[in-house]
Amino acid sequence: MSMISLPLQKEKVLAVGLMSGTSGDGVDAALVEIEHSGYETKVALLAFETLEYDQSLKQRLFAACDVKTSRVDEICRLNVELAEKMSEAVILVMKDTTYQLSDLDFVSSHGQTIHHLPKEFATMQIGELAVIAERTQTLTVGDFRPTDLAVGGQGAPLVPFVDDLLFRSTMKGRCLINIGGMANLTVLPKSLDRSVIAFDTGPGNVLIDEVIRIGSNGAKHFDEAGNLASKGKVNHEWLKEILASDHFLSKPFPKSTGREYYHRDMARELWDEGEKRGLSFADIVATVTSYTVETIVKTVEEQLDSHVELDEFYVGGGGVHNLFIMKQLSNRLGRPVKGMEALAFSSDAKEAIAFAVLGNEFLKQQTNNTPSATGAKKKVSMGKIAFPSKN
Ligand SMILES: Nc1ncnc2c1ncn2[C@@H]1O[C@H](COP(=O)(O)OP(=O)(O)OP(=O)(O)O)[C@@H](O)[C@H]1O
Ligand SMILES: CC(=O)N[C@H]1[C@@H]2OC[C@@H](O2)[C@@H](O)[C@@H]1O[C@H](C)C(=O)O
Repeated sequence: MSMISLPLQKEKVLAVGLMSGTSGDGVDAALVEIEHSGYETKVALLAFETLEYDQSLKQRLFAACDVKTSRVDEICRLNVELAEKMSEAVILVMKDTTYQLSDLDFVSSHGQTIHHLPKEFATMQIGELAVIAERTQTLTVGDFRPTDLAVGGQGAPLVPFVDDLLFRSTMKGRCLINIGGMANLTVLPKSLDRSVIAFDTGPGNVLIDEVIRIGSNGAKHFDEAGNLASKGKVNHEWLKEILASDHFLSKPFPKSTGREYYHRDMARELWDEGEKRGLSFADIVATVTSYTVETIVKTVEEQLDSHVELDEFYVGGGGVHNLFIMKQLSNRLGRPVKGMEALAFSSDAKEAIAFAVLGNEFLKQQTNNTPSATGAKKKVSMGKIAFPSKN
């Protein structure tokens, strides 16, 4: 076995970042070149691919996340099966490039969140690192969250660390919003003396996707471009009630959430209530989509506007493709709302790139959590490592 010296001494590295998010739709793989570290970091995206999970894997995954249906043997199996998928995603993203697996310095994987209990300082991401290292014959890092939880943090969100390195501006107060399964935001104040603020705002696409599945009898899994929501009419009275009953919304930050709170049963209850009120499929989708929008807007207005100047908003994650969300956010916030592309960055690849950057910091033995975002008592270097056999 050839020895890998740590900390990683190379100034410029080639890496694959893997993200498998809470929407449970598949694995995103970003092939990147990263130069330097810390505030000097420069990242170039060379290729990006998503490897979709098939329907049966998605169903097994959702079952494993739900306390009512989860089984330890399935979690054990999925830990390896998902790692095989993650390894395939690495091979896929390299495929049409001029690079070989042997050119890679490392793979950095978020893992698939199975359960997240920040109050109990516990979280579980699966996708066995040893399997990825072996299949790709590449040094593999991952499982970042437990280190932050071990020092009293929520173990989430982690991407704000990278947002701060790459997108801070001294001219404008920026708010970066990620709308994936859940939605979270990062506030980058223009004054460098002020800390980054970041936390989860609530549901992203998770409830919308589930309502679409129910309404289409499983034929559709998301509202393409927000088309159905755009055809519907928001029921404002019901929306007000939904928002009033959401206790996560009024919780002070730092805070994080997941499928444990915004789960399938909640979507089912929303669907049943919508039907009881005589609403059409489109009206239910419009109202549930506005729930996501309003949780973000209320959070900005009630928890942020009074103490930090926010001039512009940038959206990343799958929600950027939902035009209903983008239009409503822009109308309601009254400030420019753009996709990450406006910052010359890929909205879709953002999180996968971020995990490559977190891996780079870890391998250079730098700290890579954001205590002001996670609530951790101190800065730590998050990550774990698996070596390939190289035979
Ligand atoms: N063309 C589209 N139109 C509308 N919505 C879309 C489109 N493409 C993706 N989405 C939405 O984005 C979701 C996936 O987003 P993303 O990949 O950012 O989530 P994730 O990374 O799994 O979640 P998280 O960031 O919470 O971990 C899909 O489930 C879907 O709801
Ligand atoms: C425990 C977990 O997987 N949390 C995710 C989830 O998806 C969005 C939001 O909730 C965020 O807190 C986090 O992911 C991103 C990548 C983060 O840590 O920044």
